[in-house]
Amino acid sequence: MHELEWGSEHQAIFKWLEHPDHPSGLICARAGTGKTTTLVAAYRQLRNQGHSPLVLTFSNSGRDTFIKRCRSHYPELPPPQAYTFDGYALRVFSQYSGRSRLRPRRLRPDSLANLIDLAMNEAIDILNGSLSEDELRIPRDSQSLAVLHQFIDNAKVSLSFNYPPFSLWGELDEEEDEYDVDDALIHLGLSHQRYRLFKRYENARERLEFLAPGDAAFDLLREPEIISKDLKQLGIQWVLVDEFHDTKPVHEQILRHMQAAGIRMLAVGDDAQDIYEWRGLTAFSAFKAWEAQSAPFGLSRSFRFGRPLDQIATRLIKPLGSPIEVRSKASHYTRPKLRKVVLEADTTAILEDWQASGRNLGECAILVREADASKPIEDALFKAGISYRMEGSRPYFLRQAALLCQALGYLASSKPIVHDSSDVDAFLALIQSPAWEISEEQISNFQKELISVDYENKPLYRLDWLPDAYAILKGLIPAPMAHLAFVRIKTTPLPLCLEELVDQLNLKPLVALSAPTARAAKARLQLFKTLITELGKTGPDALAKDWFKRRQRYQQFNKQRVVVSSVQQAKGREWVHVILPQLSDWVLREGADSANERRHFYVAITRAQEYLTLLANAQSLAQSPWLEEIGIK
Ligand SMILES: Nc1ncnc2c1ncn2[C@@H]1O[C@H](COP(=O)(O)OP(=O)(O)OP(=O)(O)O)[C@@H](O)[C@H]1O
Repeated sequence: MHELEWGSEHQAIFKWLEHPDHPSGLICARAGTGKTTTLVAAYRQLRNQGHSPLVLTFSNSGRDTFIKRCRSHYPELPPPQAYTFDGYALRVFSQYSGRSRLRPRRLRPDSLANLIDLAMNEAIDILNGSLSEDELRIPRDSQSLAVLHQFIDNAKVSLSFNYPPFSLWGELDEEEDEYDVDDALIHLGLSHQRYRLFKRYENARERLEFLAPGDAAFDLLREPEIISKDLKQLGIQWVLVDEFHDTKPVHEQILRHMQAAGIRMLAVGDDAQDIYEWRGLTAFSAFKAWEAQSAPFGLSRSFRFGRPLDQIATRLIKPLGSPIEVRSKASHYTRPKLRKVVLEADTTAILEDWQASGRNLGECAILVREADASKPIEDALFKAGISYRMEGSRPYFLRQAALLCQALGYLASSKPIVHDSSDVDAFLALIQSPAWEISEEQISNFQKELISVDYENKPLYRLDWLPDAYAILKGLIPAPMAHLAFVRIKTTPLPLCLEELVDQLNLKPLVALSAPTARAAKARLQLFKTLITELGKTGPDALAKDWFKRRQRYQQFNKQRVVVSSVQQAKGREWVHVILPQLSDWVLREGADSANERRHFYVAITRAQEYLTLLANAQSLAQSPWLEEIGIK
């Protein structure tokens, strides 16, 4: 572990911790400037001053990074009380209310009810306005809101992901492409008004989800008095907040309750790393909310990467409107290398060169725009025999889309063989499809039969029971479905009936609904489609064998493993060599969502310490004018 240097900017922060003149301090600084490291040092100082600060983060990986840094820089300190906002809320509940959650999530705290109702009622008004006179109006009550929420989820899937123009939303700018939308709507026989209505719903739903994702932090606001009770009990006077740019309104309310209880706060973040704009509350900025009442601090130099990456990052985020530049302090260079390739997913040659020069693959990370877009990369690595580790998600052949394919393959297979726990997971994934009409209770009974836990609470899978479970399932599903699944599939060539089977079993909504964003849902559906095609081509037995081999290889321990991660999961992390393949998955040009894309790209490129390699084909280069503008050639 290298020595830490403390300059005048750090000293100002440490001094303030001794004599705080405001209830809160805010450090807004760019990537790699040592925000987390400084927060860890602040933690140590406060402990030395006799406090036991509470540490709050937005993500699990943020919390883990804080704890790890603390342990490596200051091993003498006791482990910090560090939680995500949700984790903190759950702990408080179990401590003071004897339950892990509060009442149903649709009962909202008053402080947020207005915001949510505003969005939903607006949507109801638009819907009512669009109905003809003899149609029933939707009343403005909480039950209707719940029903509406459901409706929007269904509409979102059936409209946005199955049919154009909704399947093109990501690419369509409403103003510019009005004509295309109109054209497509006429073709589909849908009214333009319905499209607008649906879009409003979509916004309302995302807004609702952003505020009330059913998380524990949200529930905690219903009983704010237990927050102060907890802080008092633990003797906490300071709260340290990492990843402040990700702070949602819900978290912000929790911090306000803490402040009202007399707690001081030091928060760190980078407003250019706010990549959650899609959630609907674009206007919310935790920095803006706290700016006026907080002592402002800055850290102006990045320790992580060298020139010219700092200048490139500055040019990239300049149009976002914040005056803070990215400046490097590092003595080494970090010069991005653009490799023109035919296959954007093939990182093999780069990694082989890296290994040949005596370096460890564990120093490298491959970052993809969406986790569900990792399949081509994983395929290339598998083919080349290079070990990898997925960060923050499972490898593609263990994700829900693959599990569903696996279960379909199982149904179609002539000699079903149960391989391992993923077969159980595949079965459970399949029966959750709305088309099977299996009750929650039945699903949970299946779950209990198939998975129990040992004395250490580790899951025990009962593989021998799985064929019976399929037999029971046969008796549970509606007859036409049984016919489809168990008779037809055996008599029709697989590729011909697969698509139909997927539709009949309503599997697409199942896949799409679990995605957090429309963009992620598209990537997930694309993955599902690719896997279904593979299943049709390869056949269930061969595919099961291939995935089994992949699972075995993935589970083998190997120190030399390259990390594969989505940009979101890579936040707060760093690697000596970062590889950005598949530039065609990015939209590196001005357009509807360009600010969000700039932030994502900024997070991605600033994870590199010494080497940054980008892989692009001729087409994605032509479609990425930003690269040249910011100085990556
Ligand atoms: N005061 C310091 N002296 C020396 N090295 C430092 C110092 N502060 C941070 N570093 C090093 O710089 C790198 C980036 O630090 P850190 O992760 O804390 O930055 P950050 O601002 O939180 O980054 P990000 O915004 O990307 O999460 C780490 O390798 C860390 O060890």
